[in-house]
Amino acid sequence: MATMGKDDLPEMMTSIRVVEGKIEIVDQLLLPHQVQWLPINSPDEAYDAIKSMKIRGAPAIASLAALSLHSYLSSPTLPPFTTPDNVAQHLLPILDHLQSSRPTAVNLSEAMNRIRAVLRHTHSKSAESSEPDKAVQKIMEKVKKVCMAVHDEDLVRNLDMSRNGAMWFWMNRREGKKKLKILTVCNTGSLATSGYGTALGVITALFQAGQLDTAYYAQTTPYHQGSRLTSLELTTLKIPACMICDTMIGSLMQLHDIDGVVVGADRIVANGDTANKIGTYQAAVLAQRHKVPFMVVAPVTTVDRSLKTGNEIHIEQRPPIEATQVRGRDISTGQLSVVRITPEGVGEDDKPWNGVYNPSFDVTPAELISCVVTEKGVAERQEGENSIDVASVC
Ligand SMILES: CSC[C@H]1O[C@H](OP(=O)(O)O)[C@H](O)[C@@H]1O
Repeated sequence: MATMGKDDLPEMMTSIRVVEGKIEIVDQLLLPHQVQWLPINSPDEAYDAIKSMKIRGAPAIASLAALSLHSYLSSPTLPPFTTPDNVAQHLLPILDHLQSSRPTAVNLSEAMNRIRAVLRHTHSKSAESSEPDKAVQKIMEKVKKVCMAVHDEDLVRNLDMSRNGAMWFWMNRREGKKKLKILTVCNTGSLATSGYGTALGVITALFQAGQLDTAYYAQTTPYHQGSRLTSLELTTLKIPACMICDTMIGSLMQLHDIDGVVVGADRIVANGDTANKIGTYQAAVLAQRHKVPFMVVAPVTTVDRSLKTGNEIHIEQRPPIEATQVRGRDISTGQLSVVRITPEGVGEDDKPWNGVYNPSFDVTPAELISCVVTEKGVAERQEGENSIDVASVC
């Protein structure tokens, strides 16, 4: 498969942009009907955008958090620092706050930990500096460098992992298959990353190599990452696609000769168990039932080997109201609107008789996963094994 570089990228959506030093994100709550760029002027505004899912996607939220910190370190609102310790004491609570915005995706905490490590390392080396002003400038420059790296490194690794995943599907295709039918869930394209995507990057790489028949994608309620975002990205990429409701995955595999399922990840733990968008687990169960290869694709920064198994992963519960309403464009007026799809009272705190279960993620055990793909390579689950050696691709 041809090695694709940054120069031959297809036209694709963008989730974050930096214009003359100013950060802007596209408000993904309004897509696909409206492309509205929102300025992000502080780490607090970055927190709010991540928490409310104006921006989402494990790598993208890490990028925004890091970029907002980079911008803050150049802003006039920054207090004067007299020692490196002042810098660390001021920034550490901001890192904690950003990290608390969404708990399941490890990319965010991994990025914050990289910045903490710079603060600790530089502080210890310059604590007794005879020139504190220089030491302050040095620690701030190092932190800014790491912040930019978190954002900049994403695109190249997405190209690498996408090529790795596409090659695995092609090399392991069933005899006689000339083009592949691949299913994905949620949104893992350029709207969820700094570009090209992870699981959707694999689909894009197959298409660009002439090896894709059709990309099937699940609507992925209640946020509708599939209906609203993946549909927009596949249209932009001009990839032949077919949307299905989340309830149709079983029927699709039963009747439509699917060659593989490819999904992203929010956290992959030491044994290969993987947290990803709600609905991934049931897709994996159905894939095993129908002997369809099931691939998880994510950057190394999504792997958390500090956790041994998936039952240690904190699953974010989203507000009930997000499952009782749906966003869209009013067919008669053309206006954007949010409509309730349940009776009044469902999911409201003071009416516990009719609650809402709304976890944002679920955990797919490694025994249901055929392989984990990162920018470093492919870790296959060995026949009869219930775990995957994810360390081999970190
Ligand atoms: C490459 S994005 C990874 C991951 O993030 C998404 O979750 P959310 O839309 O809630 O941020 C989804 O689980 C993707 O697979």
